[in-house]
Amino acid sequence: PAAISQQLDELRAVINQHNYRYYAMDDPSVPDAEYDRLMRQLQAIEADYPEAVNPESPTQRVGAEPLEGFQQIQHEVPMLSLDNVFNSEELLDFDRRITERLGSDTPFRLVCEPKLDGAAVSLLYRHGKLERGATRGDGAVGEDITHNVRTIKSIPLRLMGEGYPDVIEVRGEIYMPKKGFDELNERARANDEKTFVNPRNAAAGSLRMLDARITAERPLEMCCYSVGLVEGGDLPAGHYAILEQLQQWGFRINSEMRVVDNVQGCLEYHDYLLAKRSSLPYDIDGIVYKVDDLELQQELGFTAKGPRWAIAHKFPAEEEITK
Ligand SMILES: Cc1ccc2cc(C(N)=O)cc(O)c2n1
Repeated sequence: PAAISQQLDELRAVINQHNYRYYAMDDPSVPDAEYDRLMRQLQAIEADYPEAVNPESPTQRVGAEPLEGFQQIQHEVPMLSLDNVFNSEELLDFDRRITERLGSDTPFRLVCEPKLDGAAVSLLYRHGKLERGATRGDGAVGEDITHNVRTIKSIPLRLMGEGYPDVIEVRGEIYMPKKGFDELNERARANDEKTFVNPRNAAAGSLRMLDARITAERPLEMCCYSVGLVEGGDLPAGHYAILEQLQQWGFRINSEMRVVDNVQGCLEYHDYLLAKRSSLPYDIDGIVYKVDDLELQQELGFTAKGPRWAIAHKFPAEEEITK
């Protein structure tokens, strides 16, 4: 009935907006109890009208049957890894190589972000709907994990707002916050099940479940960090502006991300983030610096080891605090 589908559309839009505020903006618009009431209301109406359920409904996050196996996915735009530096001297070399290439009369801003210690993911959206999720794999071929990424609430099933390209591939890191990791291991110990060594293994392992109902129980989150394939639309001309645009479309970006004017700013950011590392709610294994201007990125291009316009500044491994 038209009245019911109208009511369902409105209810879904309200719930999607609450999800956006909670997961992308980290700024809830309603108390949890109100959110839960709305979800129960939606589930009740959909139960009465199963023919009115659509895959983008916020109730459709957990698949039914486990898969037999994983399909392979070819990354049209390869997912590259980053070259590493381990100290300030090597970071200054990275900066010098760029300056030499661009010319010392071409200043360039850099985007600094924590390097989350999780598992990389590629999300493909077509006409605003999540079409498929894939692991990085070897950068060229990954595994289809759509059924599992759909269970992660910080991954939108449907883009918010408008003006997004017909096809956009959003890349990011799926991670397990320290608190969720500790609780998962407590439950595992209590049930005599295997525990995970660290949050990165826990995140990667949770994504490789054939049964999405298990993944749905895991405290996974996602921060996006770049865009791959784009068709039928265009994006801002700066990396940071693209990430802010992705936030408007429903994605979470890392709150510690900063733009600095030069490599001196990177060194200051490094000291700031290293001092803050142990108090962050998630594991990081360093910092990623990227040249902000996309035209300069194009001009700099790639080497076999990765983009010339990006580098990972690795932190020393955090001593494993045995519990
Ligand atoms: C291009 C690229 C590749 C891997 C990345 C990985 C991370 C990360 N682990 O947070 C962040 C980035 O901005 C990345 N950027």
